[in-house]
Formats: sequence, C-alpha cells, structure tokens
Amino acid sequence: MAFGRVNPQFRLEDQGIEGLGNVYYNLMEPALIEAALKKGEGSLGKGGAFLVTTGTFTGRSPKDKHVVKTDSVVDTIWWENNAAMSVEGFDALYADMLAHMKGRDYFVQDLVGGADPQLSINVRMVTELAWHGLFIRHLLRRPERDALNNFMADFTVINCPSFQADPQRHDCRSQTVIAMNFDRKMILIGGTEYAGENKKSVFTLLNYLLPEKGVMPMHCSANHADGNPVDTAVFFGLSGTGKTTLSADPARTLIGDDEHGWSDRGTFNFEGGCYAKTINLNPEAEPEIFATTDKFGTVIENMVFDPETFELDFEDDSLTANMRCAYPLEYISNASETALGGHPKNVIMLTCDAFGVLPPIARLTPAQAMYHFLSGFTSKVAGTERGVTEPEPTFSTCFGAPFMPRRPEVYGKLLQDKIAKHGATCWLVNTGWTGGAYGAGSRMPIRATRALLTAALDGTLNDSEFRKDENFGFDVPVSVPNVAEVLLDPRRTWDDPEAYDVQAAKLVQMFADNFAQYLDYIDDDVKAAAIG
Ligand SMILES: Nc1ncnc2c1ncn2[C@@H]1O[C@H](COP(=O)(O)OP(=O)(O)O)[C@@H](O)[C@H]1O
Ligand SMILES: C=C(OP(=O)(O)O)C(=O)O
Ligand SMILES: [Mn+2]
Repeated sequence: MAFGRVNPQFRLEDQGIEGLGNVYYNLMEPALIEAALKKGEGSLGKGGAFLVTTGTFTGRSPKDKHVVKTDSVVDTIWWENNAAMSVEGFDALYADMLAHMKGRDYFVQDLVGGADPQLSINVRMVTELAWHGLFIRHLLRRPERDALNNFMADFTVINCPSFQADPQRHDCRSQTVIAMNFDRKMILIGGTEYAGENKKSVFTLLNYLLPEKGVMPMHCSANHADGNPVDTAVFFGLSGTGKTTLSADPARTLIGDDEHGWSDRGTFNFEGGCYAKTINLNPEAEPEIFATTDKFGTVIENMVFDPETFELDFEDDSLTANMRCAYPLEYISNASETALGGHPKNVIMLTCDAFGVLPPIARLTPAQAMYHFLSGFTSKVAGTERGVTEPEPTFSTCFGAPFMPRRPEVYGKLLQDKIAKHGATCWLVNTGWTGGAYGAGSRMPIRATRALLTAALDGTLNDSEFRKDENFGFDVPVSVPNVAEVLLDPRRTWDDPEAYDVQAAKLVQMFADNFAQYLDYIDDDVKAAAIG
C-alpha cells in the first residue's frame, strides 16, 4: 500500500523498486513521529522532541564509504581518498538490498539540496527508519507541498540499516556500507543507524557535482550581519571545531551550520536544518542551540534521559560523546529565511589544536589561507568517527577530506580564485587547547572565541596591532577587546614556555611533512607561505 503524497509518474515502482510493504511518501513531521512511535523506534521527549538511540554506530564510518568505479568518474575521483567499489560489487549490493527490502515498510522524502534554485539538486531519500525520514526532512530543504506532485529525483539515496553487506560479494570493507554510484545516480547505505551518514552522503554528492559549474562547495557554516547579507562570514572546519556552535551567534543571522556553496551570486546553504552536538551543551554559552532541544520534532540522538521526567542529561556521554540534536533552520531564532548570503567578506578556518600550540586567532594572507586550507590541520574529537576516543591530530585537507571526491587542488583553486576576486579577509581560529596540550591545558573558552570573532567580523581587529608569529609566519593580534591578553600568546599560557617551544617545533615539522604531497600542485606564492 502507498500512503501520502507523491508524483504519480515517479513512484518507487517507476524506479524499479518493487514488492515493498507499506510505502509512506512525504509524510510531514507529526505523521513521521507517529509512525516512528508505532514502530518503537524511539520515544517522545519534552516539547515533542523525538528521542532515539542508534546502537553500535554512533558516528560516521568513513572507511566504509565507497565510490563505484564507473567509466564516467574513473579520471575525476581522488581514488587515494575514496575507496573504490567495482560495478559488479555495486550491482550485487543493489540486488541484495532490494531483495532484503521486500515486504518491509519504507519512508520516502522528496527533498532538495541547495538553497539556490539554479544550482540545487532533487534528492529522493528512501529510509527504513521513520525517524531517518524525520531527520533528513529537517536537514535538507523541503519543497512546497504542491511541487511534490511533479517531483523528479536527480539522485536517490536508500538507507537500510538492517541490511548487512557482504565484503566478498559486494566489494566493500565490512558489513557497513555507503556506496555512491554516479552513473546510476544512487547512494546505498546499509548496516548503520547513525543519521549523519544521510546528510554527509548528499554533501559528498554536491562536492562532486558543483565544481563543474564553477561553484566552490565548502564544509563550513555561514552567517551574516543582521539585515546585511553583504557582510557574510564562512567558518570552515572539520567535525568538532565549532562550525555549528560559532555560527549560531545571537548577534548575526544564521545561514547554515555545515555545508555551503560559493557561486558567482554569493553563498548558499545546501541544507535546511542543523545537526548540533549536545555534549555539555550549556544554555548560557549556546542559548539558541539549547532552545531547540525541547521543540516539536527535534531529533535527539543518543542522549541519556530520565525515564520519568524525560529530562535530558547533557553531561552523560555513556552512549557516545557524539550525541546530537537535529532541527530545521527556523528553530534558531535569528536564522535566514532564504539561506542565502553574499560573497564572504571574512573566511574563517577553524581548527581544534589539541597540542595547545596555535594562537586563538591569526590573520592569514591569501597564500597562507591556501596553505592552511590544503593542510586542514585539526584534532579529531571523540566520537564523530568510529574508533576515535580522545583528540587525535590530523590533517584533513579542505577541512573535510572524508567528503571530498575530487583532488584537493580542484577545491583549492576554486577557493583561491574566489578569495582573490572578492577580496575576502582570512583568519585561522584555534578553538582547541590553551594553557598546555590536551590533558594539561583546557579547551578555549567559547566566550573568548566569540569575542575574537566579533572583533574580526566587525572590522575592529584589522586595525589592531599584530605580531608576526615566529613558528607559523602569520599575523597574531597583540590585544583584543574583552579577551585576556595572555590568551593571545599561547607560549605565555603554558607553565613551561620551553615545553611549548618543543611542542611547537614538532607541530611545524608535522605541517611540513604533510604538505610535501601538495608541492607539485601549487603556485609559488603558496609555496612561499609554507611552514618549516
Ligand atoms: N572555544 C570553542 N569554540 C567552539 N566550540 C567549543 C569551544 N569550546 C568548546 N566547544 C565545544 O566544542 C564543540 C564544537 O562542536 P560543533 O560546533 O558541533 O563543531 P562542528 O559543527 O564543526 O562539528 C561543541 O560541543 C562546543 O560546545
Ligand atoms: C554530521 C557531521 O558533521 P559535523 O560534526 O561537522 O557537524 C559528522 O561529521 O558526522
Ligand atoms: Mn556541525
């Protein structure tokens, strides 16, 4: 049986997907919650939030993500970074998944990726879990109801957590699989309930498609000055560096928290919702995000709560440190209605340095910005990827290597040209450790990071006095309003400044070793900005 609203010319049967149990097309939030409750997928929390746990997988599985090696992409995919799957493996996977799906109920959401209608793609999400339907409905962009009657998908994603892949037969690594096929215009996900795979697979897709249109796809959040989209800022950063936290700024309009494009017309969000970390979420430091946690339909993933009062425990990370909430953009009080911004006036690169070496803010020349963009230094924080239990230094190019199907220079060149053309000012912001490395020092106070960003974005920081950093060559401000001066010079925050020098020298060497791989691909000015 089919329920809900769908283009009568574009049912699952029209795509060759047949023999399912009930199919629920484009249910809205209340109906999705009702279905999820009936299926015992979770429980209703305060204010009508929906509480779920995801079992074994509470973070992404980047090593299980595959691109199918078809002729059309064989020369354009960066295979060193993207695990290949054979065409035969994919065909077997698809056939087996369809067989597994027979007789089971599925939820279909017809959605859009990209707030700029000239650059958007239509995505059909087919999910086994009703709450995954709710999640992706929050995260992607929801078409007008009437537009659903003639919706056609550019890409289809099938997410079937109860399906277990067979590495031999399906040419994959484990029972968990994310397989992207650009010829079949399909993504298959199996063996994981972590909701983040849904949104990040659409992101990966756009990261492949948009460069061909001259658009720079970015793993970044974005906001603009209230009433003034010309004053747009983007915040690049790998998971855990503060994209979501810092873009939700009471003084600025939120465009989006994770994935954006930069076209000739400016910036646009790929998504229509946010996915925030809730560990130690504090109503004073992050009031807008905190306020979403008891709103109707907000998906609360892997949080411990009191079974009687449904009070959430923001400190209890016993299920995972990567506990999350997912909500539509409009749940943030000062979110943009269009999800569009101007050309970024400021480009911020967030890093979470667990060595406690990098200063809390530095101004970068365009060449230094390119150097840091290609380097993508940060520390992976606990939980977002399987197996990461404490901060682990990493170089994740473009601040999002797991989501980049093409070679880093493709994205680097696009960004370099756009920064030059629009004269953006670039900054490196360390939201990681101060007063020592992880274990000795402490995480940078959110208050301080926000004050630094305020000064950078309102232009006052540009006029202040800078020192040139001996180790990294960038400009570091000497004093900033509302920030303790000592914080600006990490060496002074360490009990033992000589230990700082040792750690800094090690980090410089790590940068140099990592960057060797890009030397053949970059301009001389970027080479001149290289560290070490
Ligand atoms: N100085 C800081 N800046 C930003 N986030 C911080 C800072 N100190 C601690 N945090 C915490 O770090 C986490 C940042 O995560 P998030 O904003 O979700 O990152 P991303 O969106 O880049 O994955 C949040 O849990 C936030 O509360
Ligand atoms: C959803 C994710 O993104 P982020 O942590 O960057 O918000 C993720 O990495 O799983
Ligand atoms: Mn985020």
